[in-house]
Order: sequence, then structure tokens, then C-alpha cells
Amino acid sequence: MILTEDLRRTFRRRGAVVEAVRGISLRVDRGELVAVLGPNGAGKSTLLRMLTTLLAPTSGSARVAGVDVVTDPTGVRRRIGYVGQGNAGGHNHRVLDELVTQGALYGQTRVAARRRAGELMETLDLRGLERRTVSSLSGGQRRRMDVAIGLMHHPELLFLDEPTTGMDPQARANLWQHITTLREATDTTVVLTTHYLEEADEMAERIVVVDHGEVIADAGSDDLRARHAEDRIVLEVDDPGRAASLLEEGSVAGGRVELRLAHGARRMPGMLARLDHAGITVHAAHLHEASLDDVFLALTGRSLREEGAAA
Ligand SMILES: Nc1ncnc2c1ncn2[C@@H]1O[C@H](COP(=O)(O)OP(=O)(O)OP(=O)(O)O)[C@@H](O)[C@H]1O
Repeated sequence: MILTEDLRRTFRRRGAVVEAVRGISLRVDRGELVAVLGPNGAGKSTLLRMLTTLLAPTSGSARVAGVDVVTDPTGVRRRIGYVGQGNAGGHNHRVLDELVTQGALYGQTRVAARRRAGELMETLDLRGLERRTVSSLSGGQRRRMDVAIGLMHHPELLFLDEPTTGMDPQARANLWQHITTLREATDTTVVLTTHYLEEADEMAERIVVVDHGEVIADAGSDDLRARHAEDRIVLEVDDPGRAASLLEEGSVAGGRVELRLAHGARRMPGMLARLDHAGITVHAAHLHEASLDDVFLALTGRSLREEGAAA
């Protein structure tokens, strides 16, 4: 669905050259949900803007939905939906009119556009808001309307640039619920950027970490954790020394055994069974799973959480 090869984009700023995207080769298959994560200024928006034909690459190539972004940008736009960071839609327009106008822009008849708008209002829980003005919607409703606008022309691929920024947790969960339903129904490919690590962790099948204009990691969140960070298991047992030597790993501190390892959740039951078998009583077992932020810290030396909070 997306194939880029050595994609680059440089900007000139006050005589200096800024390499915003430095040779990204990326493949996204049909039906995938991919989250692009990275600190501020990493190059995420520049990458997305090239893939959505809003910005021309300096060099390299990108095919999106089977179409080259440089030679046929109109063809790309016809096949993709893009929900940018700003809100779409005019403030004083009515919700249904906004959607129908968007459909008309893509050549739909009014009848077809109204039918499509009705479907999307149903899927995205916007029913009953048809005649409301855009400015009267809540933040969450507004963002769902933005997504509906991006989907009016049945795109095969949807780009979402920080779709949930500024939403409260309930509205975020609600929007995700709708995107999940939509994917189940239509197999739409989704590429998004987000500052919310938990969101990427829960929703994305694949996480592409971008830093300094390059892809520095590309895998599912469990794989990223196993490869780049460690889980921590703390066991409160009646004989920590014997427990540590039986498990052949871990250190004893404060009457507890502490272990740092990959796949902690999977390995903990086996450890508990071995201790039980050896007659060692376990009073409590704590699993602290590595977070995506730990992965991020290991990869970049910076915490995305702090960057996100500062953004
Ligand atoms: N039009 C431009 N002119 C000059 N420099 C630019 C331009 N657009 C982006 N840049 C620079 O390119 C780099 C990458 O910016 P980009 O906006 O792609 O990062 P980002 O990862 O999307 O950041 P954020 O999370 O803050 O949105 C930054 O150093 C930025 O200052």
C-alpha cells in the first residue's frame, strides 16, 4: 500500500540545510495499522506530507496506493484520506453540508454523497448532529467529523496526523473504537502519528520510530520491548538467596529477588512453578513491564513522554 525508497527531504533555513527526512525506506501492507512515533522535529510530519503529496520529496521515491507521489499526485489524493492536525470544515457550516460538499469535491452526486455521509455518521456516532453547525460540536465530535470528511470518498488508505491530540481519555477511546469498527468493516489501511505512547502501544500492529529524519526501529510493540528494553520481576520469597540461585538469574536486594529480562509476562508463570516445586514460598510476585517509553529512551536517549508533554 505504501512503498518508499530512500525518501529524502531537505529544507533551506537561513542559509543552512535542514535534512528533515534522511533516506526513509518503508513498506506498509494493505490493512495494516501503523503508528509513526518520534520526538518533536523528528521528521514525522514531513514524511506524512510527502506521502500525502502536500510536499515534494527532494530525492528518492514513494508509491502510495500503487501510484507515484511525484508523477501522479492527483491519483494518490483520489485514493487516500488525510486528517491533518488542524480541523477541517467551516465553523458556521452544518455538519451534513460539510460532508456532502466534500463528497462533491471528489465527484460524487448529491444523492451518493448524502448516502455516504449517512453511513459515516452512523459508524462514527454522529447521528442526530446533521443540522448542527461545526462550531457547536464538542472536541471529540469535531475530530470524528474530521475523520468522516477524510473518509467520504472511500479511500483505501487513511492518514491521521495526531488524531487524538487534545482529547480527553474518554473521547480518545471513543474515536479509537470507531476507527477499529471501520477497519473491521472495510479493511482500510491506517497510518497515524501520535504523541501518546499508550495509544500506539494498544492500537498499532506496527510502530515505526523516527528520529533525526531516519527510521531507527520498525516492529510490533512487544518485539520492540523485547529487543530494546527489559521487564522487571520482583519476587517476595521466604529464601531469596536460594530462589535466585535456583532461577540462575536475578539479584537479591532487601529480602527480594529482582530479575531484569525480556518477555517477563510469559516467563513469570514458569519461574513461579519452579520455585513452588523447590518448596520456596512466594509471598508476592510483581511484574513491571517495560513501556514503549523505555524503548524510546533506549533508542534515542530521550523520553518521548517528556517531549510529548512539552509539545
Ligand atoms: N518548511 C520548513 N522549512 C524549514 N524547516 C522545516 C520545514 N518543515 C519542517 N522543517 C524542519 O524539519 C525538521 C522535521 O520537522 P517535522 O515537522 O517533520 O517534525 P515532526 O517529527 O513532525 O515534529 P512534531 O512532532 O513537532 O510535529 C525540523 O527540524 C523542522 O524544523
